[in-house]
Amino acid sequence: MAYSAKIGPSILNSDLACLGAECVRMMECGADYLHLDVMDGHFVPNITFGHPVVECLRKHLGPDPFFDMHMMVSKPEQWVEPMAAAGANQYTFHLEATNNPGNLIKEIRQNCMKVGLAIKPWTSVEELAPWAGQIDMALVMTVEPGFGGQKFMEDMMPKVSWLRSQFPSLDIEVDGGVGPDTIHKCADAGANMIVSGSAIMKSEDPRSVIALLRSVCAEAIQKRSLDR
Ligand SMILES: O=C(CO)[C@@H](O)[C@H](O)COP(=O)(O)O
Ligand SMILES: [Fe+2]
Repeated sequence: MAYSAKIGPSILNSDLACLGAECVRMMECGADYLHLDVMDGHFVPNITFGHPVVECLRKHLGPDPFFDMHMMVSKPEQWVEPMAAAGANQYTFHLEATNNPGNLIKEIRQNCMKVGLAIKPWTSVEELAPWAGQIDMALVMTVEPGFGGQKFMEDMMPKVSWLRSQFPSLDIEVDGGVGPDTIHKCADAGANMIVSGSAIMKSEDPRSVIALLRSVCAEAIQKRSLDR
């Protein structure tokens, strides 16, 4: 079992006027990585930021924090090189946004980034499965992408369980509505990369929330390894 519990705060709902400071704060509170939500106003009905902001964040934060780019964009092919140059570590694109996932995976690797593949709630996990052997991480969206602060969709958990059963060492990420109230479901289903936005950002004690999410997830991983 190669995977471990990792918590990646989504900074979408942070004070965007202080983005650099917010990212530093998250790392100081024990985040394992940063989940950066890129929205183009076309693939989703919202706009956030692009590679120039990522480049500034990389300069501000230094080489260490792992940047997981959640690319909610219609043309994921277009941003691979700029994001790599800006300092992204993982490029997570949506299966729904491309006709040629195989080529995109190759391009991401050629640009020295890890590959994440995301599916929206209405996309079946069977559509992702053929690519699972070629990616580093599968992202199962637990809300309709576009906005932070939405309600967790519990009915996505069978997708996570199925992926975990078929690909025992794959990194599986969940994103949307995940926090102390919903983490048990994600962890029990087999997710190990946990994105959490509002639950961490709006907490008065983000360090404790991150620690709680990680411990619930780590406990489930340990239990699964004992059950095998
Ligand atoms: O990608 C998205 C939304 O599209 C997410 O990363 C959210 O921003 C997570 O925020 P919460 O749902 O945890 O508030
Ligand atoms: Fe996201």
